[in-house]
Amino acid sequence: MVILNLSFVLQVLQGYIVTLVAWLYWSRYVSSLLISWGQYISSFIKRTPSQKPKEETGASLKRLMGYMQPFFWRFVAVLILVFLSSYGEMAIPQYTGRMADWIMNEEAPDAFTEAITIMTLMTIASAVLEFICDLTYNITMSRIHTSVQGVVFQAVLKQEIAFFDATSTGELVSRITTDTNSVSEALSEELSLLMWYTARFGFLLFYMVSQSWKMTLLTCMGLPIIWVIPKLTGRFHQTIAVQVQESLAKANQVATETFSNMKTVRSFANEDGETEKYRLRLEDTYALNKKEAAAYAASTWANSAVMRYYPQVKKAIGASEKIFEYLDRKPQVPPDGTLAPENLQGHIQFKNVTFSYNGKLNEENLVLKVCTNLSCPGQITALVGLNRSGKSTCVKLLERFYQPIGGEILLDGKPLKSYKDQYLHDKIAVVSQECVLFARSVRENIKYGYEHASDEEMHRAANLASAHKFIMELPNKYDTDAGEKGGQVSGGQKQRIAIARALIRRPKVLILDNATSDLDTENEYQVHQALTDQAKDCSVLLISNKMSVVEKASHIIVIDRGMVKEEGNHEELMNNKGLYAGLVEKQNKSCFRNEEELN
Ligand SMILES: Nc1ncnc2c1ncn2[C@@H]1O[C@H](COP(=O)(O)OP(=O)(O)OP(=O)(O)O)[C@@H](O)[C@H]1O
Repeated sequence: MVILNLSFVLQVLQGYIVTLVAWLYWSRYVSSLLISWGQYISSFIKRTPSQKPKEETGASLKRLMGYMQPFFWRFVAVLILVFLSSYGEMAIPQYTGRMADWIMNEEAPDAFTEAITIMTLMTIASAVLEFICDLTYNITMSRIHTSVQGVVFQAVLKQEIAFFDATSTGELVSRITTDTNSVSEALSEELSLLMWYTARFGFLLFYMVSQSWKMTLLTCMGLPIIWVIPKLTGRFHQTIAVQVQESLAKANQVATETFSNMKTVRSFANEDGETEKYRLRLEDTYALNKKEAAAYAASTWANSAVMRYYPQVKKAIGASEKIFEYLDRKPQVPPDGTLAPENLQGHIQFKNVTFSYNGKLNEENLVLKVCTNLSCPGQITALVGLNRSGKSTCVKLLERFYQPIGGEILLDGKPLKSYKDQYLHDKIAVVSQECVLFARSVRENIKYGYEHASDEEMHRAANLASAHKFIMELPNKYDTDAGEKGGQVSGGQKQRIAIARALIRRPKVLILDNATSDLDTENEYQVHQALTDQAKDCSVLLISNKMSVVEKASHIIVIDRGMVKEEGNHEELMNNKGLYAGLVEKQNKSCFRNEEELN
């Protein structure tokens, strides 16, 4: 009798414990889920249009959603799977209840087996559906991520050259990599949360109310308190995320700049200096990260793990605003022209062209004030002058990197801006002193932007540039890797490859801006000989600091502080005894001195 009574008491006690644990679990889970869902939905509904940051968040989110439209049907399939899986998940507590019934009431042994079987089947089915759903969802999201990244990259490439002058490479790389990653994650999580929370909330509420509306009410009572903290931390995260992105971009800038100028860093033995600079930038990021970590810890502490996504999503949407800055930025370039004549002579005229880099035309800021014929078909025209006199600026205007502020540049008598951009860059080829090669094969470098060219055309261009011979001696000939920034070949070889890259497109205007400065006398002579032959078919504009190179030009323009001071051929200018004669004399003297020193 005593044993029977003891067994009965134990069973009742067990029943109470199971019920209590189930209630605690149920209540914690339900409240966190309810809060998450409530917050998520309210973040959509409660947006006050007068508050700018919220408006921006909404707009960013709306635009992000735009990238998902092409995948509409895939999302429908995912949604169905989410509903089925949530149904299975939310039904489990009901069967946990049936197990408790069995413990309380041993007369119904079938209830236990039935509950366990259904629970097992539902758990497996729910897990399988969740797996398929996550797989489909993540693949789709990766696709969207790639397309967002591509769009941002394209938007950046379309910007005018002045934008690249003002924006650091590190910042650009950061936007395209780190920021797009954050945005894609935000996009992914926002939608995932919306689907899962809505589905789970729906089924959960249904089960809860069907069990007991009073318990439902009790469970919901704790909501307002824990509602506030993640909301505040979420807002803080959003602000700090922007600062973190900016600080990371600055650190990236130091790294990119250091690696791309490694030789300069080494030759000044400034590795420690750069390391310190990078460390200081990282310190700034670290300080911001600490604040971010505090906000994260507060939100995690305030609620269960389900809640942690909310501030993160807010943070990532903050990052997306930076990306949209680029996407929305209208490039300051005039609309593309329409002219693409079959026959181009290559006659370039600067008609009262004025230009300054900052848009101001006062004497202090003015860089160019030029009125002259810059190139004539079948001729080599040389542009000479002291450093900073504006020679390279003329070239940049010809390439349409910048727009003249006043006057007009004419190509074959028609405004330069009326030509198609692609056409113009095909017809005007520029080789500059700092010619950049890509970390690709020599073949790819020569055919850069002109991939359809045949190997014969490539060989012809390389021969003209005196490059074919040395390329054939490279380990893999034309397939040899030129290395990062052309680091696997010498300066002179790099210039010859760059000249071949310009010549392959048979340009009508060939501009050589100190392009042979790294060549030895023998190679320079060969290249110039080839260019003189080439000049029969096009106009060549030669910028060089070597007077021995310049003197062979049919026409020489002397430029000083942005203005044309003298024009003519070598003899005429020497007879003038002006600026040009002075430059030649200075160079002769320094050559003579060098020879004497050598002797
Ligand atoms: N991107 C730029 N932004 C602002 N100012 C610039 C920029 N590029 C050149 N300048 C300025 O414009 C002026 C003319 O420079 P430019 O490079 O055209 O001279 P250059 O005659 O080619 O000189 P060098 O012989 O040294 O190459 C200089 O004062 C230079 O500092």
